Amino acid sequence: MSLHKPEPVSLFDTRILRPALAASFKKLNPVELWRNPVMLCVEIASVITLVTFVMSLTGANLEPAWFTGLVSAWLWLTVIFSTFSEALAEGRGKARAASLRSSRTSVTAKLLSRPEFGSAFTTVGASQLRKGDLILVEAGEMIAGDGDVIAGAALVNEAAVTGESAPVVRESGGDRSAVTGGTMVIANSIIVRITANPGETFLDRMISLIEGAKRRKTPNEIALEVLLIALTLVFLLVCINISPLSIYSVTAAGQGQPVSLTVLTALFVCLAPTTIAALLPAIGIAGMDRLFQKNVIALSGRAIEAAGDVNVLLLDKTGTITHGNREAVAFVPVGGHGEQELAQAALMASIADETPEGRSIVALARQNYGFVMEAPPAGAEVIDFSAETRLSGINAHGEQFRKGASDATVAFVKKLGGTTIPAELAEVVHKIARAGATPLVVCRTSEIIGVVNLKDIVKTGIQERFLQLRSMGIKTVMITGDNPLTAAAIAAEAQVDDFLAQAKPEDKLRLIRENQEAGFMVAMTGDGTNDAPALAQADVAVAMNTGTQPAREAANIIDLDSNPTKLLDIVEVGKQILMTRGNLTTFSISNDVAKYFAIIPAMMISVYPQLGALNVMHLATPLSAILSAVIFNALIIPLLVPLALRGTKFRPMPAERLLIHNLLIYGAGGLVAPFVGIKAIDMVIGMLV
Ligand SMILES: Nc1ncnc2c1ncn2[C@@H]1O[C@H](COP(=O)(O)OP(=O)(O)OP(=O)(O)O)[C@@H](O)[C@H]1O
Ligand SMILES: [K+]
Ligand SMILES: [Mg+2]
Repeated sequence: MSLHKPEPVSLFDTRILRPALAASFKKLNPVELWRNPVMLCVEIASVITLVTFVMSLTGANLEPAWFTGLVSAWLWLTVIFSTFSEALAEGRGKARAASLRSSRTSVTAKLLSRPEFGSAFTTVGASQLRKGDLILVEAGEMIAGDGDVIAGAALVNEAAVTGESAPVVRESGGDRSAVTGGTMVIANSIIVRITANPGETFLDRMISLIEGAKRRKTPNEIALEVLLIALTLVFLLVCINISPLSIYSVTAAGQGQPVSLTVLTALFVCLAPTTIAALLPAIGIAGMDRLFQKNVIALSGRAIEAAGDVNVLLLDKTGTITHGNREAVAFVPVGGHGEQELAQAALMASIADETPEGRSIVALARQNYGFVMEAPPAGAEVIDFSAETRLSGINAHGEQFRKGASDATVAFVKKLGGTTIPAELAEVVHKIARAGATPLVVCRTSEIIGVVNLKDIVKTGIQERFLQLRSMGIKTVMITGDNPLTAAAIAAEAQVDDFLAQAKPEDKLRLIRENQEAGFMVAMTGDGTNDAPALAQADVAVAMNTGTQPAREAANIIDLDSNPTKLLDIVEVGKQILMTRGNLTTFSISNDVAKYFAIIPAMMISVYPQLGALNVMHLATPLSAILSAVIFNALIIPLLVPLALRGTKFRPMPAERLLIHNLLIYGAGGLVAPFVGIKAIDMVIGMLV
């Protein structure tokens, strides 16, 4: 197991190039090439010209063998350049997948009979673990499978998955309960409930995703491909019709020769949109790879492309905008109660609460107030926290101990007949909330005892990133279950555009639906179980890797670094993929104009010498003109591979200006480049032949 960040490998490293070269020949198999119909047509053209070459050698074809041979060779190269670019785009991912796979050593697990520390266990192999099994993982041991921590808290080194060696806390109850198989516990012990069968774990999914085994074409790719196939068919029909036309012309003019099969095939390949078709698979794969290098795992290419069009970004507060380890820092009593009394009531309300909030309250009561209680009193009834009730606690000693959101606790007390709400409560709650902390009000049955101050910290550097998002026209909205005052304070500090407070899971879902109905593309980042429904609804759903299993399952993108501003990178790559495709399509199609001028006069000049006037490029001979066009058509593919793999440079400017800018560069460039290129190649051929 490598516990260091894998060094970034250049795409043009020999460790990537060599296997890619081998893979590019394997991809010539028509069964595989079928996925790229335009290139399959070019392969068929290569076979046809190979036949005319053999016929030239045996004298069955009158064209010189050097000509048919070279045309065939360059057509084969055209296909290989395409398969090579795809293999190259896959290369870096394949290399990392291989290293992930080799690092998966056979691990054993301590299978528990009961979900308690100290209960008996049997040692089993990781491959025997099934969903629902409970395992004990102690310091120094590797976690044998994906799961949720159901008891305890531990420091976990996740370098095997994230490449980041700084350990992270994984604990039961809160939004940081998910653990990944193959990561290492380095301190304390946890009990994990296994959530994935062998072969279906996150690491397995990650490996097959990076290897491209599960890659599906995105709707955008399919739409573009339909267009490319249509264009190819049109040119195929044009070329097929030229043959009888030329035979007729020869008869009518009484001179010249009909256009040969080799020339027709060459013309077809030159006119077909081969440049974009050759690079199309590489563009998408390379985009996913660029994100992967930034530790973002996209479960679908569609999600990345949707990110390129996002208008609204919704972010969960705790754990996404803030660090999320809300920690109790003070007990503030109200209504004449003492601090010690409040600490005891808060301790009772939290002793069975496995959330980070609950645990930190227990810790504060023990450390600063001398309590030693370890477990709930015998016979106590535990009331777990839920996002719906926003309360938690226990019923014990004939009293109902609760803590929760201010309004929820006040409502609870009133329901039990409590009539005196301490006058200073509102002021204390407001003061804590205005500072961006979360106030939890504590009660003992119908009596309010005081307030717990839960502090949380906004992640550093988040403001500049939100500013950047704004300049790209993306609105940021924070959604939280917390009270409006805390929400407002955090929203102001993080500088989000808007916020929604006291949001229950269904409110988050509704906000997304409303935005989608208004025609917006919505992205959401979250980590909690209560975020899962909203994540499932969002167009782009980014889950923090530290988040809960339901959140990670509902998402279509997972950020291994758990950094909400990663969305910026995701948007950038999404835009780049869309732009690169558009630009190369423009370039590919505008290329055709020059190819007409190169090939048509050369093809027909023996029949109509007047066509010589069209030979504006003054190419040496008809054969050299056709060959030059074929060579240019092939060479342009490797020349554009770096652009396809790195993506068009991203400029944050309004969409229309960007479109005009790109049309000018790639449209005009596509017009001029082949005139220059074909002329240059023709001159070289002239010197050699
Ligand atoms: N363990 C707990 N016991 C009692 N009340 C809690 C507990 N944890 C949170 N609360 C209260 O419930 C409210 C909602 O918490 P929750 O964690 O569901 O928020 P959320 O919807 O996930 O939003 P965010 O994570 O963005 O803050 C909190 O603001 C707090 O007042
Ligand atoms: K072409
Ligand atoms: Mg949350």
